Amino acid sequence: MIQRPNRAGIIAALDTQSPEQAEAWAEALAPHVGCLKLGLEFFVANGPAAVARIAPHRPLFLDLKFHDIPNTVAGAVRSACALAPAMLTIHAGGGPAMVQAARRAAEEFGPDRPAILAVTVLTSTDAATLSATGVSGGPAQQVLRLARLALEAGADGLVCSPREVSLLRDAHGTGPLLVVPGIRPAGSAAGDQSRIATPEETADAGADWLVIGRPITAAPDPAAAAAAIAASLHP
Ligand SMILES: O=C(O)c1cc(=O)[nH]c(=O)n1[C@@H]1O[C@H](COP(=O)(O)O)[C@@H](O)[C@H]1O
Repeated sequence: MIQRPNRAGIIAALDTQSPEQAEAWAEALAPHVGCLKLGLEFFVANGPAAVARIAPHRPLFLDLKFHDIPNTVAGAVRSACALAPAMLTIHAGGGPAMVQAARRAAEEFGPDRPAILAVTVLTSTDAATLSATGVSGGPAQQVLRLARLALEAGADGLVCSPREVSLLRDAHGTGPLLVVPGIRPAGSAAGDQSRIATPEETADAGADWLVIGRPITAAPDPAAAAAAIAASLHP
């Protein structure tokens, strides 16, 4: 299983349809980040074979956010494990049996299996959006509820926003891997993200990994942007 960084490490989100672009980013960013994330945009466009082009550069986070019946998720996890990612995502909202099925399927791949990360409440979701889905009590309460469910069912870690990191550390200690998107260096555009904070704030709160996409990939010089964020975390 992937090593936990000393202070928050950077995961660069390579959100693109283009395998050439993803590979160019992977090459340029590898010296500055600990992990590379491929998500639905890349995977749906290019399929599993293209994942192999990115894998040599850095450990891979395969972010396909599985959410289905337990048997289907177990099968999807097996298929994903064949690509040897370091981490993969499922939705905690799929419930305990689904999370358990994902963990068991991953365990078939032995000690080098990927970490199973349960996505709690998406970082783009604000209180009003959450309430529109029928969930009362606000994002923090729902993150805590889903985190407990997922960890009890065998998730190795959680995906949450910067706003819930210290709450989760208080509730669950240092055990779970906390992987945190919604990272915005001061002055960068929030875009569709709602629950955000800076890299330094998120690292100070106790995140293990910071997932950063557009603040790096949309910068005029992505490698320089990643280097600057890394320097701000490890001055
Ligand atoms: O699972 C994720 O990685 C994820 C969960 C979440 O709640 N919010 C979230 O933004 N992400 C991913 O993190 C990345 C954030 O990208 P930027 O908003 O461009 O920094 C995207 O690839 C999202 O798919």
